[in-house]
Amino acid sequence: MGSEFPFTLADSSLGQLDCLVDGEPVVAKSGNRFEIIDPGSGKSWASCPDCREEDVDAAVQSSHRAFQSYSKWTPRQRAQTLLKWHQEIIAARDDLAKILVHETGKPLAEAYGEIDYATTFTWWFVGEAERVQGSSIVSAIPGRRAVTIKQPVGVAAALVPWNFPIALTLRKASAALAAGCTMIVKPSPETPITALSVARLALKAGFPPGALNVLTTSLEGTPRLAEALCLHPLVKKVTFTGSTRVGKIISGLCARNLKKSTMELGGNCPFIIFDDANLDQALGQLMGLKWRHAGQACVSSNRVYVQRGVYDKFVDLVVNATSQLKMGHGMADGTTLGPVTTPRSLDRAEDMAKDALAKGAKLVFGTGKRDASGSGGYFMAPTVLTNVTDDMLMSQDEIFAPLLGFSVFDTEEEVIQRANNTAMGLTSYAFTKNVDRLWRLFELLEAGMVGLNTGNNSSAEAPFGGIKESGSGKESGKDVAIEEFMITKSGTFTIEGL
Ligand SMILES: O=CCCC(=O)O
Repeated sequence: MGSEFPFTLADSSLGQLDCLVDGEPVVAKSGNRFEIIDPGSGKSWASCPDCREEDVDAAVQSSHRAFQSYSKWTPRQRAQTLLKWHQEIIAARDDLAKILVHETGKPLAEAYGEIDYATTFTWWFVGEAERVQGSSIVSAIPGRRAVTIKQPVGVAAALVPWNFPIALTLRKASAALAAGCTMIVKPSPETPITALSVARLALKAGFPPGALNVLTTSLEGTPRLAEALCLHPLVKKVTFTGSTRVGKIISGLCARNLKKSTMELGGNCPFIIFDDANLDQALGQLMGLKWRHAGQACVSSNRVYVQRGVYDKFVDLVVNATSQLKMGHGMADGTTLGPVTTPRSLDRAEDMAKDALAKGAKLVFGTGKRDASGSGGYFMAPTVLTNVTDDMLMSQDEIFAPLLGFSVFDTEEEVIQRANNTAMGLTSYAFTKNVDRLWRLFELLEAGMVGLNTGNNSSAEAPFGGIKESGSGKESGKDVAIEEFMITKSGTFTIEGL
């Protein structure tokens, strides 16, 4: 470990910071480690093994061995063990929340919120494990019948991002384990400890050694480790959440061997408010969505379009509510806006604000610049811009920072065209009390998910995933998510006497 843990853990086993392979703590073959930085202070507080491609084979072989027995467990055994895991995670909620704050920077209340969201996935896949079904088919050919069965695909690799590290580890791993797959998780370099913690709890819950392995690596090691996992012949499925740029690389690596993959990629999500919307409702939803984790969610509202009749009023409401946010370290009392997780996000946000201001946007709150108070943390005060146009960088790319811009629109037709005018298609949001318009928007907005009078449409029970360059495949939801980890096999029988 680098420096001392800055907090005490009720379960000291969660302070074991080596990789987890075959149920054992494992270090990198090189012996190297990398530092974990608290984004709220900019200081290192722990370290993890800096694995490279030479560390991959042992982890995959372990997961492959585990798969031989685990895939034969009955669905009920899997469901019961998932339930035990779910309970272990809930019991460790306080420890996990503190780790999350120190890895991601998010405020403590949001960390608890993420854990509660995360355990909706363990809970959901307890149920899904026993609901996998094939089908029977009467053939067009006399005396012939066909059936389909679903089988776990094999060892899966999960490449998990740093913005919701517990929720997204659990969304991927619960589906894989429910399906009968084993999994190797490669967490982001910023957030390895949450993944290690939940994997240790999986072992405690009764999953066999190797069912859930974790390999950690630094930012420099990430491309090589990810590539080795994607290309290993015994890895049969890759699930990735991250940027569209990296998703295209991962998808290309999987395509080389025609490997199954799920891609949850970037968004550029429009948030549309019509004149007839309930503005208090829209305000509450926008505040929750935009400032959650300092704007660092793929589903965050990236472009906010407000109809001309309520534009000034709505901007005022948002500026007033934003002025009540309290920026600070995630563990400090009353903090409602934490730092961003990486200094790269600050560079990007500053570039976007500068570009927007140069092209005519107006600064109505904040500075558009990183915090200069010298705290050492990666802070940027919430910034609100008006007069934002579609040619600005912040309208074209994912912002991933506490920077919010407003654009005005006049007609439904215009806003649908502008909302869809992007390569991305993750989620869109629209607020109106006109029920016909609501349905039209649902059908016409090009996105894998649409929030109608809500800014929160992520849930375990609904399929999560984008279209266009926002990805392919679904995580969560009935049938579709577990099927991402299964193959469908058909058997055809000739039956004499029929
Ligand atoms: O940032 C990506 C995932 C966030 C969510 O599950 O709502």
